[in-house]
Amino acid sequence: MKFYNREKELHYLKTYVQLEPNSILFVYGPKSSGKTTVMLKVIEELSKGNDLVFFYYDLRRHATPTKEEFLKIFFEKSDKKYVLNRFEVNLKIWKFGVEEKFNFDESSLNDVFDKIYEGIEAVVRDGKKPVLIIDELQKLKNIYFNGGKSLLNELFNLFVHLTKVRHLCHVICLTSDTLFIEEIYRNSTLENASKYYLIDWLRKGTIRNILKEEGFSEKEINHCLDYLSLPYEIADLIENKKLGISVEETIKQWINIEADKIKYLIKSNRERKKNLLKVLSKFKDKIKVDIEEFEDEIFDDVKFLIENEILFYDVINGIIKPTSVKKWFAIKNVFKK
Ligand SMILES: Nc1ncnc2c1ncn2[C@@H]1O[C@H](COP(=O)(O)OP(=O)(O)OP(=O)(O)O)[C@@H](O)[C@H]1O
Repeated sequence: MKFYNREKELHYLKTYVQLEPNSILFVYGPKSSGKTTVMLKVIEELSKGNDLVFFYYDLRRHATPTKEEFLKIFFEKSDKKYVLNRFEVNLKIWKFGVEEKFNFDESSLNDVFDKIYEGIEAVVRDGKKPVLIIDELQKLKNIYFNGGKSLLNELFNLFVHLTKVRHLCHVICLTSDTLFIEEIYRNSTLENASKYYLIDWLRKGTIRNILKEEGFSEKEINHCLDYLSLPYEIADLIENKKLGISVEETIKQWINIEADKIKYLIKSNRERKKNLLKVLSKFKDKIKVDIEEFEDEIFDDVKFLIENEILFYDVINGIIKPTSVKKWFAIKNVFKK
């Protein structure tokens, strides 16, 4: 698969993981903006050096993991403290090792965290730098250990200790759930212990260059620039072009599909209809709306549209916008007579 330019983001993340760990990094952004793809590219490019050991846990594939599943995802039975889990041409991903006799069923959260520590300390002893990455961390939200301890809350304590206190290991958490980022932002454990990095829509200049490279005409490019924002849209356009569907047709289809989805969501939530339309109407003439512009009585409806991936909340910058530019046109379409 082709990787489209994300130079600025790659540079930031590649530099970040090579600096001394001081805080937890939360990478967030609109749905499908390419957070995972960029992160995997970072791992791929830096795996070559053999100096960094990446523990990358992908929770995207799991619905909402149970405690048992979490343990299976994070650990592997081995006589080593850390083991190679995935090895592709340039991609090396590691897992924490636990001895054969380690009993997950009877283990407390402390036992489990000890194993994470042992793995990380073993990497450091080997003269390497561990980097712990969790993709869609919010999926661990409902896991509780003995004594009713919330795994996620305890993990945050562990992460603060690993980064800010002991500078042992980088911790990077990816999420497209911005309501979760909002909770984190207000979590006192993480105050002064976390950083945020936005992987946003592609910039217009980048889109122009990619389309040019892909052989699109100047007329096609100019048309696309008004509507494109996400990397996968480019792949879709290219494929459709090969299938004989023009750029204009594809974009028109996209907007119709998105508009139908929004209309359906409104229809199936009749009791919210008035408020949903009130929220969406703020986007009739502008693409970004300041959070302050939403009255308290419609804030639950704003949240509802965020949960349904129509809107994206950039909590750090205090703005709300559609999850993509095509979604913005779809919203405007809903109001067309
Ligand atoms: N730089 C890129 N070059 C080419 N394709 C990309 C790029 N970034 C993302 N994509 C494609 O876009 C789609 C979504 O990307 P990805 O899963 O990385 O996004 P995400 O932000 O992690 O998604 P989610 O919001 O679901 O967590 C994938 O099909 C991926 O292959």
